Amino acid sequence: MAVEGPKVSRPKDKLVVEESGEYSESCAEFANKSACPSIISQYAISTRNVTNTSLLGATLPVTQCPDPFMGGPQVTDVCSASEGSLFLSLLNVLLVANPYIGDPCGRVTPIKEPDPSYDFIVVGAGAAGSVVAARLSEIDDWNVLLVEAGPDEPAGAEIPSNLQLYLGGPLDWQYKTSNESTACLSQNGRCAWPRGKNLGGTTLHHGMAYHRGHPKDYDRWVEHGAEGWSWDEVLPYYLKSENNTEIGRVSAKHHATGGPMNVERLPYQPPFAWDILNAADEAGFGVSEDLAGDKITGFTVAQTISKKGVRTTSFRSFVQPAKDRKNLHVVVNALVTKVNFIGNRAVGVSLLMNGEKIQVKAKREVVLSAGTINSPHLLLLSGVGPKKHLKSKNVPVVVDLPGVGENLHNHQSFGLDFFLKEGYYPVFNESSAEQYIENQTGAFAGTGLAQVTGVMPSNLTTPDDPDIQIFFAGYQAICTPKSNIADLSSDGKSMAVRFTSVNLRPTSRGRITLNSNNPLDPPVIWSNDMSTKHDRSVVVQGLGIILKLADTPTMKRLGLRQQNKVIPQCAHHKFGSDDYFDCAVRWDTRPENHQTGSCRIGQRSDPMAVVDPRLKVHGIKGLRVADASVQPNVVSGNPVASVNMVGERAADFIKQDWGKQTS
Ligand SMILES: Cc1cc2nc3c(=O)[nH]c(=O)nc-3n(C[C@H](O)[C@H](O)[C@H](O)COP(=O)(O)OP(=O)(O)OC[C@H]3O[C@@H](n4cnc5c(N)ncnc54)[C@H](O)[C@@H]3O)c2cc1C
Repeated sequence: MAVEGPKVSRPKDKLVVEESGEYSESCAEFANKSACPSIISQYAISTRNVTNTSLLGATLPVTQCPDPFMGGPQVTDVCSASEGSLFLSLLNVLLVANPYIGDPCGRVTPIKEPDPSYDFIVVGAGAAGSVVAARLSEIDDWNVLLVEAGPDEPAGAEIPSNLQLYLGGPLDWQYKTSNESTACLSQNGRCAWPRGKNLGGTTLHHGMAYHRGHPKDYDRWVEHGAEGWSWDEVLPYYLKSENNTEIGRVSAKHHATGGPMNVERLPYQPPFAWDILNAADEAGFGVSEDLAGDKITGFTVAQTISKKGVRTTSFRSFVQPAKDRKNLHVVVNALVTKVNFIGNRAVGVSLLMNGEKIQVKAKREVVLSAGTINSPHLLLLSGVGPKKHLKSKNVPVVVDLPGVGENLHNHQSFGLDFFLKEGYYPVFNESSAEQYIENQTGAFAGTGLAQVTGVMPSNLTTPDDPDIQIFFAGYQAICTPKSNIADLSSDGKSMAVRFTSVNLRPTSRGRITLNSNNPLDPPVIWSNDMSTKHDRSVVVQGLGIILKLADTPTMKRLGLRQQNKVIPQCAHHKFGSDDYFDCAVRWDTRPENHQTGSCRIGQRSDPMAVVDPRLKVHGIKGLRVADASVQPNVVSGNPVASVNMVGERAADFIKQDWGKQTS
């Protein structure tokens, strides 16, 4: 039966969305017949008024394949209808079908059920796990299973400006810390810690900023017993992953081409991004072309992990190109509940899939890449952790390892919100959508001000070891979300922006423990953020940098005016004084999302070390951890590239230990 609605026709190799008509037959041409019902159902929402959108007339190239990926959540599931349901429906279809964005024919086909055994099982398809699985499957005579608890990546999340839009729903573990006495007090001592639960892990949701910290970070790792992890030893692994498309603007001395992960500057920055750099120059903070280059302090428009204006998750960068390898299986919506042991050797995992409990054997090794919260959680559930705690939760002890879940830390921050003289307008609009669909440029191809950043030293460090980062938010082309992630509020009259001061070297340490021995129960997360004077002081000094930026001729010309309200519990201090901020950072704490350290590297003689420098779990055979949790200290900058680097190193350690050549 024909369905009334906008017509999708196909002249030559393009789809064109026309104003009206019947589109059931054109739909048959779209990709294949099985794709049609879902396309029709997208359009069916919009049969009432089909004339009013600039997306009508948008064109897109067509690819054909037997089983195109069209999975959700769809844009219409995550955006409220305030931008118009017709517009959102059309946008969704055009995103899903676009080979550069939704890439419906380029996806990995997950297997329906894993084989009984594999050489290697990698748990978690995030920043590190994607790298480990892709690299191990380069060895033809090994077979590899990559297990992911969540589903494939929805098309809408590949738009850079949709950063964070899909958090708060089914693609988010939705963790919250508890019992904080020095952080998130305005939220009753519970900080929200979103984490991605999908192929790509948290790299489907993050800001994509490419940074590596700086050499002193790695000196500190070595001091903690991470022998072999000095800057000179890790740098080749950053370069191995990288395909930098801006060599020339950034230096070939620091960057590489030819790796699987594209690094670029996003095609779009709002003009205010450049105003910030002018202000930084006026304030004497300096501008750097590349904070991962020679000049590690100053302000910049950061490079991002993206390709021609489209997000590329670690899964998309590393695993998707390997999709035709017969020796790499990917399984989705499969929760690993436990590592299985015979004695102290890991021999496989138990997982929950389609309501069924399945056991899969690992002939060589299991690699946990489930992230800073879930890797220690899995170790504890499996009997690897502090003996007393495990016994108290009725978990049989395999190895007494007191460091599991300890040393948990994160970058911590506090934001100052401002209004500008510029009148308010929605950055998410139809012409931006149309431009993005056509050629992946315009406001959708940027992250607003999130791509602008500055790194500076506080007075507690030295200039070659900076410890403050300034982040920005605003001008993000994002729909009105159904979840409450958009917390930067406008008064509807003026544009609103946020400048955030981040402590890059937290000394506060928290921990992860079991709530119960039920793997479906989230762990207890206690961040203990902002518990040291040092940590608060670094954030407060960063706020001083922000206030200097705000006081520059450029910012005055733009009419920047602060909009933060006095926090009642801190009102006994003079508003804006250091004492006021020392109080305020505990109430309106903004945890960054750079959780690290809960399974840290260290020597066997160190009782709190969880893995050795080759990432093998102490006291266990056949089990490694490779993700952000192994880093002894979070790097002084955006961490994801450092997590990819851990994945690269893990794969090489494994290849070397099993007598294979490394590339
Ligand atoms: C909003 C936000 C913005 C960010 N912005 C940036 C940025 O701009 N730049 C930057 O460098 N960093 C950024 N980060 C941080 C960065 O994304 C993380 O540091 C990085 O993704 C951590 O990598 P990981 O491999 O340790 O974990 P993840 O990437 O989270 O991967 C872990 C994977 O394991 C899966 N998993 C967990 N448990 C199980 C289980 N039991 N069974 C099966 N699978 C499981 C998860 O579902 C997930 O897919 C941001 C983070 C957030 C949340």
